[in-house]
Amino acid sequence: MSHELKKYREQIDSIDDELLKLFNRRAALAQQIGHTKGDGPVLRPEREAQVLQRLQEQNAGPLGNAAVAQLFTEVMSQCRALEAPLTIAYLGPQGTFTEAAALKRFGSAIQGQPSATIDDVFHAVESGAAHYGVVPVENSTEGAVGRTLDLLLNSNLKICGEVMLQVHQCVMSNENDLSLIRKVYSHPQSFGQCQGWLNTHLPHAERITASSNADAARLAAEESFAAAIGGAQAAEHFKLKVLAHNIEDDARNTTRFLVLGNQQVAPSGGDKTSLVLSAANRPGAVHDLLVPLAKHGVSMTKLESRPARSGLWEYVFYMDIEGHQQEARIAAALEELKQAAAFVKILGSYPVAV
Ligand SMILES: O=C(O)C(=O)C[C@]1(C(=O)O)C=C[C@@H](O)C=C1
Repeated sequence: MSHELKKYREQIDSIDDELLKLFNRRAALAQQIGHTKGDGPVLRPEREAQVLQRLQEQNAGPLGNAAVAQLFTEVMSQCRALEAPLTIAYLGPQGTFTEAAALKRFGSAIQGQPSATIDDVFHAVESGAAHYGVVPVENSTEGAVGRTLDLLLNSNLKICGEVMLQVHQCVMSNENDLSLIRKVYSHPQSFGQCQGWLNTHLPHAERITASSNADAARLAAEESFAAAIGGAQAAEHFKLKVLAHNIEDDARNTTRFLVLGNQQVAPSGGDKTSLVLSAANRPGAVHDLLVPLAKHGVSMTKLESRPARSGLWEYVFYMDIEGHQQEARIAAALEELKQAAAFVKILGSYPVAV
């Protein structure tokens, strides 16, 4: 070993010693905080968002802000687990993008509970079998996940957070070569995100729908001449070879996930509020829904309509606005919105994804 290398490694060792002491001091403080919480929830999404926000502002590099967020999410995950372990239900099985989103948000010190369907995730949290649930809600290429929106309409759960995950799809198989592939398994959302690539590179392969990307990988792993489309984590889980990386038609392909729970999250200073509402059946009613927002200077970041399932050609609107329902300006706009709309349900206020 060169003298220089030895010297640097000694410095790293002494920094690691300091970090270890500091991590343990931090963990002991979290334990103390845990004792003060009594029956209250251990997870405080607003505080976690503020911790990450503050550190990213302080960050002088060379670590990037995404790396800082990932490191400190894991630090908080380990500290939180000392207060009480959290059970997180997610749209499974293991190896799905939803599992990756749950780990991105909560870190690794959780009890993950894969659920077969989006309905099952809602049910796991509603029944108390899980503390929180993670479900996909929209994709930048394929649009809304209708089942999640429909369930939010009638559930008592609150949205406690959101996770943005850049979704990179790959083709995985037992085979070594794309030219051998006769069948491709995947979830309809993933087929939609990779249509262009499939039309060019596997135009003659039969496309077979699976209930999740991870299930597609499982099916492909059991056969010859078959492939699956999904995340690299699914290929790893089912020991498949990746024949092509990043096959999504749009390189920015991102899925937004929601964290569901039973908690009203306090303001963090950088929040969003989600609501679902319907317009009265009269001329100008949809316009009237937007007036309170404009009047109070509230920005709308999303508007999506869905069939109301209560009558033919009746719709509900899913809206995301900037700000927290406890802020005076937002509270005033929401109050006026309630007067203007036929129906309003606030789904939750929560920190914007870090
Ligand atoms: O500040 C708290 O309430 C803590 O419990 C500490 C801590 C952390 O590790 O920073 C852990 C869990 C909470 O979700 C928020 C923050």
